[in-house]
Amino acid sequence: MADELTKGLEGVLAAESELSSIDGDAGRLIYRGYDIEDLAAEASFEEVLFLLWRGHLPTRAELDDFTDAMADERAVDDAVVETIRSLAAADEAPMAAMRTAVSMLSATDTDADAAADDRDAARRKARRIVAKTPTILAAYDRVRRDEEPIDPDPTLGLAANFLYMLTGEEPDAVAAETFDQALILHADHGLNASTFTAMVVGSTMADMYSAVTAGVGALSGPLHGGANQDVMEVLFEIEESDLDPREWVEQATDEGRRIPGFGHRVYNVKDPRAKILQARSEELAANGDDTWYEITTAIESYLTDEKGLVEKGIAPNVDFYSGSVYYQLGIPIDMYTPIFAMSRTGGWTAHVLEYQADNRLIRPRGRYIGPDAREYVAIDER
Ligand SMILES: CC(=O)SCCNC(=O)CCNC(=O)[C@H](O)C(C)(C)COP(=O)(O)OP(=O)(O)OC[C@H]1O[C@@H](n2cnc3c(N)ncnc32)[C@H](O)[C@@H]1OP(=O)(O)O
Ligand SMILES: O=C([O-])CC(=O)C(=O)O
Repeated sequence: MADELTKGLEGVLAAESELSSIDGDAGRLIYRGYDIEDLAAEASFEEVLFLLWRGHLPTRAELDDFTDAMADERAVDDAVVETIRSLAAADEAPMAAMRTAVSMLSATDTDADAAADDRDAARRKARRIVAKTPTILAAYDRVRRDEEPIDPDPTLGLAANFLYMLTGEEPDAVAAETFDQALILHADHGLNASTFTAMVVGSTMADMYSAVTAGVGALSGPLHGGANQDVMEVLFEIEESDLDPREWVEQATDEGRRIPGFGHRVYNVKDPRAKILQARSEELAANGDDTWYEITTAIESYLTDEKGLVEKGIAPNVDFYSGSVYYQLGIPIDMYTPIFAMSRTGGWTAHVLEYQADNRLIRPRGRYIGPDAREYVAIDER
């Protein structure tokens, strides 16, 4: 048995997967062989979900059936809405509210009692989770603004319907397409921390709700999905300071601050998803407010050209430009990470389904470095 310790499991191969692959030196990402640029430009989020879950791109008829089946599952039980109301009243963070509400969905799942190895039931649960998560998140945001939740509109695609449930207005084509693209870009990314978390839970043959709930928890951290909100907060901080963005970043990095949205365990170059989101951010800025786009590009050029971070393999990741895109779509900043999670439910569930098809319990070892052979001392003698 190898005794070498790999901190953070960096580079450790833990599973085989046909779902997505990252070339960290070339800055390339594929889902089942299809380039992320092509999928983002051509496909819809539903098409990508079908691809991840079923293994091939759907025909028109397959996609129509799939989209209808997804839309049929969007409603959530009244008890879930009541819980959302009490979480909002307690000022719970949206990611924490999502974690609780996703977990609660299992209570009314018609397959709740299915056997652990019932693969059809697991697939149905996956579909329900992905379909219902946007409803949960939109309801959460509305009730905390003292607005009533809006029922899903089955005639709209998942992305447009989410924006509709959030704002009460059907989004225009640019907003719907931009948001759909963002969902595609966030759907899957190899064995990232939250996907691995979901797989560890799935490997015990626990059910899909447990796996996804754990995934939400893992994604919420600032080293992972939580960074997109942190990026927007940095942009606000810069805007409110008297400093030019380059001076601000110089000062921040000199003080040893890490800039969120930069750096990645796998990419040594700019994340291909960041390039696509940057282009969307630029387009939105050209037709609206360019403040945020200008600040992000100034940060990137300072860190790249003057600080030389890219030479050290530290470049913008997916979280760097998503914030300014969502901001321009009018989405509240603490919803950015939940939106990431809403998309990633597709990837988490696809990986759990794939892993459970040829399951082996995930259980690594830790090297014990505590004291050896201590004698127990009775409590009154300590
Ligand atoms: C969707 C996603 O999860 S993408 C990642 C989102 N997270 C962020 O954007 C948060 C900021 N980034 C980071 O904290 C890291 O880059 C991580 C967590 C993403 C990757 O971490 P790791 O692979 O463990 O790299 P690690 O933390 O060891 O950093 C390696 C080196 O790069 C430096 N570095 C990494 N990220 C940054 C950053 N954002 N700004 C400045 N320096 C950085 C570290 O200081 C370290 O330098 P050193 O070797 O001189 O000490
Ligand atoms: O792959 C990772 O480690 C993090 C990431 O970019 C993602 O999950 O999308």
